[in-house]
Amino acid sequence: MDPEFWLERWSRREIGWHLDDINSHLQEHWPTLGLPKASLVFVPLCGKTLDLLWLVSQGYQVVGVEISQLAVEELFAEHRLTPSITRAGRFQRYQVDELSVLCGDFFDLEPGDLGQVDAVFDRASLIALPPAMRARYAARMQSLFPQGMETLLITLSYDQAEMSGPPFSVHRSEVETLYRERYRIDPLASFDALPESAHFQRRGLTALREEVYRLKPLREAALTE
Ligand SMILES: C[S@@+](CC[C@H](N)C(=O)[O-])C[C@H]1O[C@@H](n2cnc3c(N)ncnc32)[C@H](O)[C@@H]1O
Repeated sequence: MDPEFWLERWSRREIGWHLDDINSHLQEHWPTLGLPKASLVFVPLCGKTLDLLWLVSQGYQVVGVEISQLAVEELFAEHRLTPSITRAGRFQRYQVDELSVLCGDFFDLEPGDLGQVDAVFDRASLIALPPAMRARYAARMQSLFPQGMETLLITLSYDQAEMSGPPFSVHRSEVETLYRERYRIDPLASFDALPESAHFQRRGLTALREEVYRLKPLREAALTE
């Protein structure tokens, strides 16, 4: 999935993943992280999700990264926000108050680009990437956060033989392969997402689950047990 693929999806308005509402799993499960107000939340591959604004409304600082300039500009324009735009290394930083979005490639991120992150909200990033890129994604996360980072992770799982991605299927076993060395993985919820996914039914899916996990860095998990 090279950047061109995503830029084209945005320019053709093929953005079926985008929700017109705040993600219900975020609203339900984010409070279980117990994150103090004013903490900095990183939202990788953020698109123009309303979740960014919800997190700001809950009192957090938020930093997203998104490769499509169109997406970033729409995010601010659709909420009548006028961001300051500055160059930040290989990224353009769009900022309004507590919300900033780095426009550029996630895989170019260096630890200093984000600030002092306290937690991650990852919805539909891992499933946007083919298998080899998912391993690179997890490795980049590790280089950004060597001690690990409290994360709310939302994925989809289905039989990959029934449909090609994206979205790709990411089963629990893969989440464990990618993260278990450094994280305690708590499955929080699993939903039958097929009934609301007519588009994927037409593409041949007979089962589809949306899974919500909390990833807790092992060091912190040990301290709280
Ligand atoms: C499936 S969408 C999910 C968007 C968002 N998380 C949401 O819940 O609506 C994946 C997004 O990642 C962006 N993207 C893909 N590859 C990227 C990369 N290497 N760096 C930054 N953004 C990327 C795409 O443009 C797209 O907006």
